[in-house]
Amino acid sequence: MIAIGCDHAGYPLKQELLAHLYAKGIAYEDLGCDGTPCDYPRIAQAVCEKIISGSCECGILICGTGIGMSIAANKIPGIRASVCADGFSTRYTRLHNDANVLCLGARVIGSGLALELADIFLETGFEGGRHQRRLDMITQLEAAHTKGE
Ligand SMILES: O=C(CO)[C@H](O)[C@H](O)[C@H](O)COP(=O)(O)O
Repeated sequence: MIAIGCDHAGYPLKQELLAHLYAKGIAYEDLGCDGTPCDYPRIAQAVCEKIISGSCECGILICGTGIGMSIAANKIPGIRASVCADGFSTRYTRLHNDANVLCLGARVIGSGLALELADIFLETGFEGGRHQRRLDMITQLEAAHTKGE
């Protein structure tokens, strides 16, 4: 199950992405928004909590640039969110970073590229090995800087 969310800037692209996933038979949960102007941190939180709870394996967040969504998502321990606008970065953020959230900028890239990046993200696995050691260090950083709320 893929958790999907957007703000108003990302809404048209999200609709295209949902149709794309549906056509491919990929199950998703749409966490909003409905196109009404909204604040992206709330949507980032809703999507990331689905991942942390284990009910969704990964997520895709869309805003104007993808940046606001990624900043918000990366505040949540266990989330590794990457803004991507090219295939190489998208592939390697799965292979090396085990990213669990892809952030897309609907005002930055066209929908054809965005859907291609979503496919790459969903089809690429984590390499593990030396990269797991580095992820473990990131987890330690999170633990050292989490205030226990
Ligand atoms: O937060 C953002 C920038 O990283 C997103 O792109 C938002 O979609 C954008 O800021 C929304 O802007 P708007 O003027 O409220 O449409």
